[in-house]
Order: sequence, then structure tokens, then C-alpha cells
Amino acid sequence: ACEFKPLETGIVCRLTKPAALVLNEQTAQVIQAAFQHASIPDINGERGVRFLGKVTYGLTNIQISNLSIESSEVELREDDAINIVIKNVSSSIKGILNYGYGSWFVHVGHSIEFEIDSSTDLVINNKLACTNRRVAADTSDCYLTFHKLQLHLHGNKDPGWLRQLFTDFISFTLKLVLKSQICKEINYVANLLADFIQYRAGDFLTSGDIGVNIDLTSFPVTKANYLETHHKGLLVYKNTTVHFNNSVFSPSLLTEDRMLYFWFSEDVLNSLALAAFLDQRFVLLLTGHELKEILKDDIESNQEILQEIFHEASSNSSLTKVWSLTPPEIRITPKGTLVTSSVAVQLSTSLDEKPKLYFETDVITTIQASYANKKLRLHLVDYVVHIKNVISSLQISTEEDQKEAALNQFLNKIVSKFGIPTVIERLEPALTSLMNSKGLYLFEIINPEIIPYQGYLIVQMDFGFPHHLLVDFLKKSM
Ligand SMILES: CCc1cc(Oc2ccnc(N(Cc3cccc(OC(F)(F)C(F)F)c3)C[C@@H](O)C(F)(F)F)n2)ccc1Cl
Repeated sequence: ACEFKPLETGIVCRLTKPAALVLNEQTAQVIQAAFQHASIPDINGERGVRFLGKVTYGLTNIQISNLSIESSEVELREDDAINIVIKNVSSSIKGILNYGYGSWFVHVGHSIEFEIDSSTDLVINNKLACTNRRVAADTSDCYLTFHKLQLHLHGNKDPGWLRQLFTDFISFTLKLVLKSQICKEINYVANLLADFIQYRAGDFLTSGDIGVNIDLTSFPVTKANYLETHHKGLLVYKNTTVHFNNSVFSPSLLTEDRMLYFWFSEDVLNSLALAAFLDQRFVLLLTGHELKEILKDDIESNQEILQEIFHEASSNSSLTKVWSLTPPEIRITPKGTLVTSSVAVQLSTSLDEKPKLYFETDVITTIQASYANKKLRLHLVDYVVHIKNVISSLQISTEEDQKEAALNQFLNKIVSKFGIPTVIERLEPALTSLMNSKGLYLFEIINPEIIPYQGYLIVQMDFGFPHHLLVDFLKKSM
């Protein structure tokens, strides 16, 4: 089950009433799939009928077709369930009606095709439950109210007594069977969707050996205006779960006017940065040409040093390597995400030789993120650069004692004006394509906001649910 430990929650998701209304537009698809997928078992029985003695009957090959749904409403009930009322589900039920009667010495048997025009209302009280720390849908509270079950028998053999038998008795059994099968299907589809969201969520938060454990840390919350799930958000790296204790979530941190909210504790982002570092993802290799491209606009810093670097960069085996020396530390503040990192830069003309230039730099950058036109954008709000441990064999004519200061100043300028922007310019498309590879582009995300607070980040958005998304999913998985 899900024992509740407040400190363990790293991610909270909230789906508000407006989102439920948008998702409700897909209810008809879901019900359609449930009815279509339902397999109605044969119904057999026997009954004493006046003058005819014992009559045995059986409905076989029962198929539901031409489903249409008039409307569906959804209502979230505080600490209870998602109440879904579906009006006027009309369908035609076809099959073969076999019946036989007579006594021990003579037995008459017939089979006749039947078609039933049915119309029913459906009420489903979907309780979000928790099974093995995963969201489960409990739709056991499900019932059908038939307001039409019109029998049509094909062919001229339409014995009145049979119609009477159907009306009085068979239809009762048929309603029971339809209800149990349809509600069973609805439960199946609801859990299929819950599993699907969780699978895609887990996949969304996975890249190679880096993943995030999104097990539930409490029962899903159902309030009048929103649904909410609390997740561990623990880093999983090479199948090892990395524990940390998160900043504490409280419901008041999220509002209810947007459709979808995600609350991320800074520990979640910090641990992802750690994993990316361990996975050696913070390594940037630049060819001589790329380095020249980056520095070509520099007109104000020390031109002599710049020329010297250009000269080194021109040799076609020139290689500049930039890598993190320590895991970047992520702190989230209202001004933006503070990234503190210590980076090494090495410029060499070939891998074996002593580097022409090596230096380390401690960088603190304040970054704000936004998402527009299906692209993640990172905005540099502030930065502090400190150069250290410079080793250089560049031929620079400056006087010996000025040389170090000049080089330091030059490097500080280069890292600030060109180094940090280059890293950001490469990080943006890398993160965007990572999210797109997970299917993010499939969703129509409307006006997403990424808002930093002290110790946590809130991502809030509206969304349009692409019609085909669910249809394709149901076709594929049912
Ligand atoms: C990828 C988003 C995400 C999902 C997580 O896990 C789950 C598991 C089960 N349910 C949810 N819900 C939130 C959610 C996830 C993905 C899409 C989504 O929106 C939507 F699919 F609904 C809509 F876009 F179509 C909602 C749902 C859960 O919060 C709720 F609402 F059921 F309580 N999240 C955990 C973390 C993160 Cl970042």
C-alpha cells in the first residue's frame, strides 16, 4: 500500500477541475472502447411457460455495435471519487436467440436472429487508489440504468409468448450481464490509462542510466477542485536509488486556476545534476574551428592573447575540452535556479602533448527557464566567474609580471561573455530534444510557466488533449 512519509515527497502533480473537464471530452472514446471490447457471454436459461411446458432458451454470439453517447459530466467529490455521469449510451445488441420447448417425447427447437435497441445511462464513481505505490483506478462503484431495451426478432416467426418471456425474464438477465461486463471493461480501461500515464511519466523522467522513482508516497488526493498525487522523485542511477530528504510540500503551494501543476523539490533537480555529472554528460569538446566561431566576435579583450589562441586553434588537430570537476550544485531561489559549478578548460593542439592552455573556473549562474514554441529556453539572469589554476605555454609578449594578470582578466572575460552562453546554447536543444524524444511534443501545452521558489520549482500549464492521442492508444492497447 502507501504509508505516508511527508519528507519523502520530491514531486507533486495536481490535475485541476478544468483539466478534468478537458479530459472528460475523451470520456466518450473511453466508453466506446469499453463497450466495443466487452465480450458478452452466452445467456442460457429455462422457464416454465403455460401450455408449452418447459422452455429452454439461449442468447449466443452477442455483439454490441453502433454505439453513440449523448453527453458526459465529471464532478470531483472531496475525499471520495471522480463522479462521471454518462447520459444516453445507445447501442444495438445483436445475436442469435435459440429456444426450444416440448415434453420428453417431442422437442421443438428454433433459432432466430435478434437485435435489441438499447439505451442506458452510466454512472461511474472512480476512486483513485494506490496499489504497490502506483495510482490505481477503483471503478467498482459503477452502474447502468437502462431506459430502453427494445427487442426485434428477425423473420416472421415471432411468437408472442417468446417476446413476453424476453420482456419479463431474459431482459433482466441481459441487463445484469451487460452491467457486469461493461463495468468490468471500464475498470480495465481506467487502469490501463493509469498505468499508461505512470509508464510514460517514468519514461519521461528517464534518460539512459538516469531515472527518477515516481512511486507514490501517499494515497492520491481527490478534492472538489483537483486531483493530486505525491511522488518520491528519488534519483535512480544505474538501478541504484539515491536517497535524500526533500523540502516539504504543502497543498497551499499550488493554486487551482491552471490545469496541470508539477511541484519539484530542488533536491530532485540537484540529484539529476549529480547523476548527469556521474554519467559524464557535462563534457564539451570543441574543434579549433568551433572555438574560433565562438570567439570571433570578441573585440574588446586582449587581442594579443586572442590572436595566440586563434593561432593554436587554427592547427587542425586543435581540441578544446570543457568539463565539470564537481557535480553542479542546484539551489532554487525566487530569482532563478542557482547553478554552482567548477569547470576545467583545456586547449591542446593534440591529445598527447602538454596543453597550450589549462585553467579552472568556479562559476555561479542564476538561470530562469521558460518553454515556448515547443522549445525549452534557459535565460542567464546573473553570473559570477572566478578563474584559477591557470597553466599556459602560450607565447605572450606581455611583461612577465603582467602576464598572469592579463591572462586571468582575459579568461574571465571569455568565460563570462562566451563560455557560459555557449554551454547554455547547447544545453537548451539537448534538453528540448530529450523531452521531445519522450513524446512531449504530442501534447498541446498552453502557456506553460516555470516558476522558481525557495527550495522548489513549480511548472504549471494548461493543455489541449489531442483527440488522436487517446484513440490511437485505445486502438493499440485494446
Ligand atoms: C511526467 C509528469 C509526471 C508524472 C508523474 O507521475 C504520475 C503518475 C500518475 N499520475 C500522474 N498524474 C500527473 C500527470 C502526469 C502526466 C500527464 C498528466 O496529464 C494528463 F495526462 F492527465 C493530461 F495531460 F492528459 C498528468 C495524474 C495524477 O496527478 C492524478 F491527476 F491522477 F492525480 N502523474 C510523476 C512526476 C511527473 Cl514530472
